[in-house]
Formats: sequence, C-alpha cells, structure tokens
Amino acid sequence: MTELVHVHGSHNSFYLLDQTLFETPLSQKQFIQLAQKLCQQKDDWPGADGLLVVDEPTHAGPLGKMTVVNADGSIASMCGNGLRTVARYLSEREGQTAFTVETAESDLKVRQEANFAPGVPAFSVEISPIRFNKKAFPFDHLEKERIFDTKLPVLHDYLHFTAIAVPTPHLISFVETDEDLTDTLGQLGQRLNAENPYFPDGVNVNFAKILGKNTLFVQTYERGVGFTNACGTGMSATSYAFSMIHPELVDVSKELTIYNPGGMVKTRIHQDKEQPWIELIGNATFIDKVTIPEEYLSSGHFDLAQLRPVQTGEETNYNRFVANLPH
Ligand SMILES: N[C@@H](CCC[C@H](N)C(=O)O)C(=O)O
Repeated sequence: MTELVHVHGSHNSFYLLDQTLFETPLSQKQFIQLAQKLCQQKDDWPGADGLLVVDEPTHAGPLGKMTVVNADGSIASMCGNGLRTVARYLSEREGQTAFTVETAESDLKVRQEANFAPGVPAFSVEISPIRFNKKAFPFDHLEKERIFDTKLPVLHDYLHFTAIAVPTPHLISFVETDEDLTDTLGQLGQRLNAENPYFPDGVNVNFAKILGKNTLFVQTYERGVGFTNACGTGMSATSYAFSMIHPELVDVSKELTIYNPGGMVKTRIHQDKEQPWIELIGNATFIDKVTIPEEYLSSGHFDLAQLRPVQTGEETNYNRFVANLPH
C-alpha cells in the first residue's frame, strides 16, 4: 500500500507523493497521468490544483527534490504554496527544521516557523530567482523587452501590467474594482492560457487590490489550473512588484500581509545586492491521507484509493483562522 498526503497552503491544494518510498519510482509519463486523474473533482473525491512529487535530490545538499505537476498535466518550475507543504513533509520525515529543497531551477531554502495561528503549522520558503527578461516567460509581440508598470493595449485598454518570473511566469496588475478582480481576470487568464501570440507557454495572471500599507489582496488565474484560491509564487511576485511600483506604500524592513481567497500569507522582501529574493510564509496543512495499492498507482487506476482525514484537527484550526481574518 502507498500513502499520499492531501495537503494545502492557503487552500491551494495538492496531492503529495513521496517516490523515495517506492522500489521503482513512477516515470514522468505515469505521474503526469496520475496528476490529471487525482486532481479532477468528482462525487466525494475532492480534486486538487496539482501533484507534488518528492524524490531523492540529484546532488548533495538538499533534503529532497520537488517536482510540480499542474492539474492539466503540465509541469511547473516551482510552486510556493506547495513547497511549504513539501518542506513540512520532509521536516517531519527527517527531523530537521531548516534545510534546502531541490526544485527545477534551483535549491531553495525552507524553514519551520512558529504556528501561523493556534494549531496551524507554518513554514517559510525562498522564492527566487527573480527575472524580468522576456526569455524567462517567454513573451512576444508586445514590443517590449521587459514589462514594468505599463499599459499593454492589445491585452487591456486601461490596466497597467508588470511581468515577473520567479521562476514561474507571472503577469501582475493592480486593480481597483471587484469586476476587474473577477471578470476581467477570468477573461484575460483564459485568453493568455489558450493559444495566443503574446505568452506562447501561458502565464499565471495575478490581479491585486491595495488594501493599505504593506497589505494586498491577490487573486490568481493559474496556468494549468484556472482560478485558484491562492498562488504562492504569484503572491510573492506581486509583493515584489508592489514594493517597486509603490515604494511609498511598502516598508521592506517589515513583513507584507497578502490576503487571498483561501486565507492569508506573509511575505518578506530581501533586497540582497547580488540576488534579491522573496520569502513566503504561511500555513502548511495536511488534510487527508490517501491509501492506494502501489500497482494501481503505476497503472493509473486509483479506483481503490481511500481518503481519510488526518486526526490532528489542523484543517478545522485553519478554517477557524480564515473565518477570523478581517478581509
Ligand atoms: N500555485 C503555485 C504555482 C503553480 C505553478 C503554475 N501553475 C505554473 O504553471 O506556473 C504556487 O503556489 O506558486
């Protein structure tokens, strides 16, 4: 029998599969197929935004390696909310509280933090590298080498956009109306994640409302997923854009508070000269344990999978924390 964990960071939910426990790890084709099936919501199966695959690292240093598979089977280079849950998983498996995790582009620092709220375990993760150059997305036909707080009339008539890859590609706009936060975001997110000349590989689209000093609400239309409760790399990239576009509203010596439809996270901006980076701090919640015979997992059938809630009460604690948030 194999056990997966159903997890979430800000209700951005995933199945976490530890391949190091298998005699024969799944091939990429097999775990892509698995992600597409596991993430679909149906009847009493909760679905998810993606699959997080934990493997042995490929070099000395990191405690493990994380691969992110979006719900549609595409591979993402990073996942901030997911990395917090992988950090907690590895921390509990190995008994360590600060270490690095190998991801597609780099080894990232992770650390256990004080509980985010009573009974809500929390971790912080490094979000980096930060890039603006068009190759990092890629984008095209926009007559720009970098997109920074600028109108893009082919995308929208009045909104300003900023594009930051961390390394997942993000398009960011600060908006004022609820209609832009929902309808405009949905239309643009769909358009830029279907075949289009501007972002040929798709892009995560984040719309943010400024709520006050160091405080935002961020809603994301995620590549490979659609509307999501929260996107960790998206909230981090948006925090960075906020600090650059509105320096008068951001004190980088203090944490930023980022509300999202799934709860709230904190970010810290580190303006290191060599390589600036962002720290994302938030819950790392285990919801359910999933048991499934190993042979069914590799053949893509999981009809015999059984889902049972973890006994810690942490999902109830998380929901209580969200119910008491001011935004
Ligand atoms: N939700 C994730 C980002 C996942 C990656 C995205 N779907 C992509 O394809 O770039 C996060 O928390 O960062």
